[in-house]
Amino acid sequence: MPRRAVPRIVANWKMRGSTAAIDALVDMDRRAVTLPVALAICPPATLIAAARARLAAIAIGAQDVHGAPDGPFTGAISAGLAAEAGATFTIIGHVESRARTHPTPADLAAQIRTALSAGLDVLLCVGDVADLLACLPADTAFRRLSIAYEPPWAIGGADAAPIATISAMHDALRTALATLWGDAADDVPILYGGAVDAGGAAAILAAPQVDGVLIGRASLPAATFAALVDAATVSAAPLPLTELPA
Ligand SMILES: O=C(COP(=O)(O)O)[C@@H](O)CO
Repeated sequence: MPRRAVPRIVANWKMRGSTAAIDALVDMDRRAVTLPVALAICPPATLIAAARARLAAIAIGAQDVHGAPDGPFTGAISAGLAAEAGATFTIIGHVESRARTHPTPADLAAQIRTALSAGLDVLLCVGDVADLLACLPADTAFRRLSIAYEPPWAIGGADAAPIATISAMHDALRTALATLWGDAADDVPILYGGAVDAGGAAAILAAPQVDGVLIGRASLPAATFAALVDAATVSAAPLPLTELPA
């Protein structure tokens, strides 16, 4: 399948960040419209509204949402609450969230459906093909779904997975999606996440079948993120310059 025109760079801040960290992205937000990549951040839930208020071109996502639309779930946030705060998408199934909440595949499927129903796009994190197939239905090709291949052994580690491993796994995930959903699988972006940094982002994004990257540590502070975005966009085709927003 052809490479997507605009690779996605998604920053997962995890339990880090501040309003100051959002303010530090304002320059990047102004540049974002000229970049040949799509930028997004997933700050902690308490910062979603502030991010939405300060940033225009950078998309804002939640890090996780509950599988129920509402209810007695102290400490959790619903997809509707995340959307109301300004998120347009949510991560689901990140390995660090799974370690806290131990979702079953059925729980993850419920999270996906509830998020989509609330109007959020979904970025589903999986560690392998079996993980992917366990929580997607065969009868419904979800629109507004992206996948992130996140090998648990690479998250928080020194090195990203080897490019050959990333390519092979992205191929396998694409094939599994095509077996499930036919041609509709072509519309599902597949990102890579795990120890992506400025030194490795361009090579990962250049690999076949890689439609973007999901970044943890290297997404903060803003200067580190900017270095990564610059490195990632060096080999991408430049877009025509447009006037920067005031
Ligand atoms: O969890 C992720 C990896 O974190 P790193 O700090 O980049 O290893 C990442 O995929 C974002 O979710």
